[in-house]
Amino acid sequence: MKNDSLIHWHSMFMGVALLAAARSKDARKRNGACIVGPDNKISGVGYNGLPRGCDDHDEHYWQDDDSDPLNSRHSYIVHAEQNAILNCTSLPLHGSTIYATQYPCPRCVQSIIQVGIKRVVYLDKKAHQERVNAASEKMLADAGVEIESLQALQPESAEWSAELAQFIETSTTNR
Ligand SMILES: Nc1ccn([C@H]2C[C@H](O)[C@@H](COP(=O)(O)O)O2)c(=O)n1
Ligand SMILES: [Zn+2]
Repeated sequence: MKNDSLIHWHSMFMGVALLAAARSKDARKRNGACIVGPDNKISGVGYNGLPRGCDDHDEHYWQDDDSDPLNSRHSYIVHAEQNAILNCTSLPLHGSTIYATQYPCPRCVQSIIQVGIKRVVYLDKKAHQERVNAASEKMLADAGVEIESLQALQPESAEWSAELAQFIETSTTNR
């Protein structure tokens, strides 16, 4: 007998992004991203973290002094979207979609555009980063890359993803 109670593709891919995020060591925010080809095949997954070889236990990397690049976490962390692109196992990425747990920053948007990704689906958008988000939005629009919230695209998937995020958050201690 056939089982019709399955999740939507959007739920699956945002779910993969959320699972990847659970590997992040950033105590402030764990983000994940999943790149999918037009044939619904996953090409790459990533989460925010330090570059290979940089010790996660070195507190120097996690400092919050944005007035000094040497002492700012922002100089060191590779974003989830960037890692997903760098981790891709199948190329090219032209025409792909990236599922991201957070609205992509301008730096990631540059990479998204340059590798030919044509669509971004995101889960959360930080309202207080209005100007940064606007910069991302301008580049995406000019480059013809579609961006949409999972909530607008598929409300059931957004609800399911929020529940999954909550479940992951409460159940991720060295499992
Ligand atoms: N689209 C994004 C935005 C941020 N991140 C990472 C960078 C940090 O590790 C963390 C929190 O970011 P912040 O609010 O300090 O800029 O999330 C990412 O991976 N993707
Ligand atoms: Zn970014």
